[in-house]
Amino acid sequence: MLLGCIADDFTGASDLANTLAKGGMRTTQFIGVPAEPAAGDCEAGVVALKSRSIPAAAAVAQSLAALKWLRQQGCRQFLFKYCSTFDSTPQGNIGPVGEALAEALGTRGAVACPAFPTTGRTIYQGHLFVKDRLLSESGMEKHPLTPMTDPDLRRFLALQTKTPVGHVPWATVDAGPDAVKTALKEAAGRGETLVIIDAISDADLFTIGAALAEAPLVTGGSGIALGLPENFRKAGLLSGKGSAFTPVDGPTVVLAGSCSGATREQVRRHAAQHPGLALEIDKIMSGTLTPDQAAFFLMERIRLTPICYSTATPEEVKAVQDRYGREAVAEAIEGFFGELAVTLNNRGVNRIIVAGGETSGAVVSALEIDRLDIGPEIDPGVPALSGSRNGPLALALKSGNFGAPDFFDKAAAVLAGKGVGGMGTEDKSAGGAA
Ligand SMILES: Nc1ncnc2c1ncn2[C@@H]1O[C@H](COP(=O)(O)OP(=O)(O)O)[C@@H](O)[C@H]1O
Ligand SMILES: O=C(O)[C@@H](O)C(=O)COP(=O)(O)O
Repeated sequence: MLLGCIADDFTGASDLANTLAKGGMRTTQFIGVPAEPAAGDCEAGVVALKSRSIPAAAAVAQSLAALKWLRQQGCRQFLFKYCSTFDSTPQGNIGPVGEALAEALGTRGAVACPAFPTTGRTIYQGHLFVKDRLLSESGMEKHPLTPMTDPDLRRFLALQTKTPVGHVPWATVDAGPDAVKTALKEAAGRGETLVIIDAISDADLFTIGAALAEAPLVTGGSGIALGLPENFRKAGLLSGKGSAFTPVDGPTVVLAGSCSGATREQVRRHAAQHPGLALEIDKIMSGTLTPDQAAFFLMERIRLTPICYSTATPEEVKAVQDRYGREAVAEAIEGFFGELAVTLNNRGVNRIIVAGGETSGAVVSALEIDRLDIGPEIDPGVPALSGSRNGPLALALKSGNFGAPDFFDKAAAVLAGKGVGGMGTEDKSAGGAA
């Protein structure tokens, strides 16, 4: 393994794995820190943690355990992946985890770059934008778990770190890889462990990637990985093998626990054309709606690609959080989706599309899948994934704000090996109608 990645949530992990696979690295997503060594032909390993919204000390401990395993696999570079909207709180976890990894690797001057221009996330003058809005006016200020109210990444990250936060402005990035390298070296000399770096286009990210060929630690969104495969290719280290993704045909369900803007529209659209079960949170909290009852509803309609969703407006989310507490609601809903996914898979559902990072974490953890192969991209940042539980299983783990309005139908097709094509996967599909 060449590149060892630690992702703070499961959709983020597949977003990053997607970038690396598209860049030509044979990539595997691991669910949690594996107990076994990776396959010998794995070139990039992405360890998916569910550490974005847990206490900082726990996030640090899990990330260091992942680092230890990745080092044992022989990795020569490490990447800490967090959200392109920098999802975190003043207490962490991006700063504490970034600093702990840097300390373990004995390095400073590591880039901190959540930019993902394809999905509208750009950084300029240290400020994060989502399309034409500052982060704090993008809707992310109303996120159920990590409301983002400060778009100045330098200021916000500094709340989370022990050491000073650096900044490399866009003019330096525009001057090329050597200028970036020098700026990062100077930042390290000033004792800055993490350095926000401006990036407004993929070209900027390729420039930064080229500057990072020798960097022990890279931190950021999936965009920061754009230029990394090329460094390994230039060094003659890539095998050129495609992904080991296996398409799966069969019953399909959509589980949506994200309340983000893009998901709300995707849910509205899918539920208008397919059977839908809208979860009443009060009933989940009181135990009067069980995953088994939901599974019964969905199995009755399974040929029609039904959707089960807790997706709600910010006002509805706030009302239930005020009634029961933010953590209690999140835990109950995530637990519900996890149990539901297990029940459905036990009854033969082998294509599961999940919306929401925390929700995906809950579902994949409950399914107890240990690794996933990376397939074709469904929409930017979301690949098809294949693994195994009760036989072959295909998954799509969609970040709340990613994907076109028809994402769920598109995902069902790609998981079956239809529709979007083309990144040299080993196609072992048995075929057949959905
Ligand atoms: N109706 C709801 N009310 C309150 N919280 C909710 C509701 N639906 C989902 N949630 C919780 O909100 C969080 C959404 O986070 P996540 O799944 O990561 O989505 P996203 O990818 O949009 O951030 C989860 O913890 C989920 O359980
Ligand atoms: O970087 C991103 O935007 C995604 O990869 C990601 O991490 C999304 O997180 P969720 O919105 O919580 O799914």
